[in-house]
Amino acid sequence: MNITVIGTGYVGLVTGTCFSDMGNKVYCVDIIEEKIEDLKKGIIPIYENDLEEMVVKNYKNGNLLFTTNLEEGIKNSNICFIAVGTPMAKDRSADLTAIYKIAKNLGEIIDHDMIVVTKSTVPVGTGDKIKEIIAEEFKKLNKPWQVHVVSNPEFLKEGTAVADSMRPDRVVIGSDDEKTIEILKELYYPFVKNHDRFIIMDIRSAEMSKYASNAMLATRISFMNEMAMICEKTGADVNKVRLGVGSDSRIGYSFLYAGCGYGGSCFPKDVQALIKVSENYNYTPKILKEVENINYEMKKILFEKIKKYFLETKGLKDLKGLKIAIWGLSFKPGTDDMRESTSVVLIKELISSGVYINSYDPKAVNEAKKILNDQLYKEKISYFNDKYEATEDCDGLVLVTEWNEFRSPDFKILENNLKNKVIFDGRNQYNNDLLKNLGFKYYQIGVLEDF
Ligand SMILES: NC(=O)c1ccc[n+]([C@@H]2O[C@H](COP(=O)([O-])OP(=O)(O)OC[C@H]3O[C@@H](n4cnc5c(N)ncnc54)[C@H](O)[C@@H]3O)[C@@H](O)[C@H]2O)c1
Ligand SMILES: O=c1ccn([C@@H]2O[C@H](COP(=O)(O)OP(=O)(O)O[C@H]3O[C@H](CO)[C@@H](O)[C@H](O)[C@H]3O)[C@@H](O)[C@H]2O)c(=O)[nH]1
Repeated sequence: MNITVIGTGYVGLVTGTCFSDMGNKVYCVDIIEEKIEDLKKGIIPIYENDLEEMVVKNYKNGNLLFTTNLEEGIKNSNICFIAVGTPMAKDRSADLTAIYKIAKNLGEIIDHDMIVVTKSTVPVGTGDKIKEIIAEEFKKLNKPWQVHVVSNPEFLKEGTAVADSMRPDRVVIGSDDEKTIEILKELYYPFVKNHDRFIIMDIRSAEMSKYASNAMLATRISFMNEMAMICEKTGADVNKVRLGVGSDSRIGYSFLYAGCGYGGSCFPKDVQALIKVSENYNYTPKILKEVENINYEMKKILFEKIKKYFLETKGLKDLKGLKIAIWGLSFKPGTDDMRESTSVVLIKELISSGVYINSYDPKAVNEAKKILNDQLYKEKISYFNDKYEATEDCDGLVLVTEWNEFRSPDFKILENNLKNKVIFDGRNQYNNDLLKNLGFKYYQIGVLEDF
């Protein structure tokens, strides 16, 4: 099939590349010229496992094309995917400016029958609005073509985006047109093979399924973080509680890891957008607001623990002049994405308290520099290429992102490098007993504190 994908971010680039890998001809369109020129040269704007190799292969064999010219893609395609960003607006709703601009452009450009698929995460009712905008343009220009607007939300996770797209748990298709549904099933068939994985519904329910999925996952995390707080007070260990809870087949183990808060470009903005949509329809969501409130508190918890240790255990009067090593900057392992990362909240709080930071991340340093670009931060953060070097002469180590290479560090090196044998772990990676035997003070999330 011939396909246009609008937007070459995490979703658009991965989706377009995966479609091209199955033998489709895909036009990837973006408004950023530099990005498109880089992609043609095989320079990938994001870090994502296996992506570079697939992009280069399919660009070379002519299945994957990059352009800033939407018209070029549309004239040569029958299906068009919208995969542009829907970031959080100032009022915390989803900003749909790019979506509606594209709908208008499509109305102007389309010159044959077309399936327009929304892959971006958009609030309920957006598909109807896209239909209206395209129809308005068609009316002005007296166009006879048929356009079917479909909702096909994306569920990929950063870090495993290619693997998730190649083998999705499900493909949700929101459409009321039988022929359109059959065409999309054919397109997705190589990815799902099993027809049970197609879930067909109306557009509004498909749009809502995406928000409900993310809200459910975010709720599980905030719920476990609340359990973690209760564990800390009562002397239970949330790591063990997770096993006790997750072993119930009705509950399952995934997304039950307590930690220093969820980040990324999706959960924070999508939970907020769902709250906003609900309020627009005069419904006040209760759970969703608490999910966000708990997450806000969790992002501050490492700072609170660090402060407590140095003030109460070490007897300092403040944190001024300390140097802290931070392992992991991205919002999760496997990605260079820094959006809504807990590391940013922590670094800002530490620096405001007069602390110097030595940081190490295997992939996210460039993105971190873009976000922490105020003079104050530039002066107080050092970025290292080696995780152990980053700990030299530091007053303590904090683990924020659980990259694999942090899982089994050489504690002897840490012991030699750190001025205090203390580790604050935002992702509960180490064995409590082992670290205690080695003489470390080890602070996790959801385990009784030993100050
Ligand atoms: N990142 C994820 O893991 C993920 C997963 C599932 C769904 N989503 C959703 O998918 C959508 C895209 O997310 P993303 O992370 O890929 O965004 P992104 O910010 O990484 O990429 C968006 C791209 O769209 C381009 N763009 C903006 N306006 C354009 C226009 N008019 N024409 C062409 N290109 C344009 C931008 O230049 C950018 O390259 C969002 O709605 C997001 O919520 C994201
Ligand atoms: O048990 C857990 C699982 C995750 N997290 C945190 O949650 C955040 C999000 O993680 P994850 O969901 O793995 O990453 P995303 O790439 O943001 O993916 C989510 O958001 C995407 C965008 O909508 C969806 O497509 C995915 O299905 C959904 O998992 C990260 O900060 C994680 O550290 C936890 O704290 N505890």
